[in-house]
Amino acid sequence: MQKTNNYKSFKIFFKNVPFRSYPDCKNGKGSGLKAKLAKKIPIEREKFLGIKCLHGKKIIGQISVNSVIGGMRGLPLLFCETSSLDKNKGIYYRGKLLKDVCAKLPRVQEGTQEGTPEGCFFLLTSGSMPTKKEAQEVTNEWLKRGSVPRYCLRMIDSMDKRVHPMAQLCAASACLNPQSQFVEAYTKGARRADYWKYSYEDSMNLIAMLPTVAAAIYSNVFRDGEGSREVNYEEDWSGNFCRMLGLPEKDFVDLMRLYMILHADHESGNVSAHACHLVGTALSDPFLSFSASMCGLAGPLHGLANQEVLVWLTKLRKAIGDDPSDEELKKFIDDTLKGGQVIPGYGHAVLRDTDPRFVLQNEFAMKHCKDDPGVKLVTRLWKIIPEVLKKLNKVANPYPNVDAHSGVLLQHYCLKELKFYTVLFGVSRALGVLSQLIWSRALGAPIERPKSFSSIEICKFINEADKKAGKKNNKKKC
Ligand SMILES: CC(=O)SCCNC(=O)CCNC(=O)[C@H](O)C(C)(C)COP(=O)(O)OP(=O)(O)OC[C@H]1O[C@@H](n2cnc3c(N)ncnc32)[C@H](O)[C@@H]1OP(=O)(O)O
Ligand SMILES: O=C([O-])CC(=O)C(=O)O
Repeated sequence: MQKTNNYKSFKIFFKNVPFRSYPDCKNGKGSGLKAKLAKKIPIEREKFLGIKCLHGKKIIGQISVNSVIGGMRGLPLLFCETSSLDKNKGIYYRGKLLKDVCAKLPRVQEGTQEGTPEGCFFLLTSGSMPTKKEAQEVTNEWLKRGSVPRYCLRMIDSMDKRVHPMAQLCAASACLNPQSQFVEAYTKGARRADYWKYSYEDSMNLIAMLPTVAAAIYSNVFRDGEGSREVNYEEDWSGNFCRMLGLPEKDFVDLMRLYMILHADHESGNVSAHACHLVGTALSDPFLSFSASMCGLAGPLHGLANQEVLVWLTKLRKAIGDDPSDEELKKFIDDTLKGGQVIPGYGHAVLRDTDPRFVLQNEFAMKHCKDDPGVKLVTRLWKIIPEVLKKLNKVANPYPNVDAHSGVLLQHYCLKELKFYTVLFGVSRALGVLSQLIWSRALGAPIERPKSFSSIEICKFINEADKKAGKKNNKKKC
């Protein structure tokens, strides 16, 4: 009874102060993704507030000393509407296994064998599988919003070629911040209830611009500035991107569609998603939040691993050739480990089996280029590397992750520049982290600010806990 009253007063508080339903979106009138969200968000917000108010004090996990000093591994700490990771089965987008998402997304362009990233964004954001028309509507929206302001292109053009493409992507997305409708609305005193609408507009604009931004970085660093920056309204988002990269071949565009779907989202605890969310909770705009996300993706233990895999494979092929024996491969792997390095593309903080994103890429490879020497090698290593890693008796997951496969496919279709690979990952990751960001604003996620402890404070805590447990004269005092 008490709880119900609290809930009522909570609702009244939010009704009167920051959250209200907005007349323009009531009943979700209109068409398209935004209208769908406008209908869904008030319902989800109500549910969310109900959970918070009625069940907010229930315990769902425990924090150990290892949690504090060990990267918060496995702690059930974060909220994520768009996707959920099962350690054995891999990622589910909105409750659907990735394999099924790939199979069911509508094929929009004529002759394509893959769904579109546009459809994937619709699914992640709205929670429902789009119809062909709904996926096409997202494509049309992104085409309309795709031209990049000149000052941003000028900034990209002025970059020294030695600046890593990922650093350029971080800079370019941050410099788009004057475009932010979120900033404008916030400055004018927009209601909290409406924040999501501006986050949505900024996210749609940013995603629409990313292929041109990424292609401009590519053409400057690797093609002496050659290449188009014009959006073609006949093509979809991936078709435009591939054409701007100078790689318009049909199968490559299909690979890109698949790649963009596979790399989009991996719940909210991974570095790129968490960075985006964290920065977004300070109400930094989506351009800045995405830039922070890309700074995280650029690390070798996260997204840069796809570049590292190719560096490692290139060294391997140079040392022992394209068709080495199993023994030669094992020795090369051992030597890498003895050199104190990790095997890039293997292991995962959560997954405990082969990453389904690896498997889906391998299925594409088997269909389109099974005789490619790089593909053959990666497929063989899938069996051999886990055997070696298991013998170390410390690697929690000896199996390949998504990054172990992408590079050889890109090489097959002549996208040879390794330093660009993580930018592709970043363009795709925008779909996931920005749909998460829209929902964070929709549900009024508060500023993130966990408590931290010094080692002295941790020891004090341990000693007090030991004392309480009755450990007298404990010689192993912390
Ligand atoms: C998109 C993505 O971000 S997917 C991940 C991409 N990153 C990579 O592929 C880089 C290679 N892999 C790794 O470095 C790790 O497996 C990570 C960062 C992905 C996960 O890290 P953790 O959760 O800490 O892994 P785990 O608990 O298995 O680590 C235990 C030990 O095994 C080692 N280990 C883990 N993976 C590997 C590997 N691929 N090769 C060699 N050793 C490894 C760790 O370095 C650690 O050793 P230590 O105790 O001497 O420090
Ligand atoms: O989930 C993780 O920690 C890393 C990962 O695979 C991703 O972000 O795609």
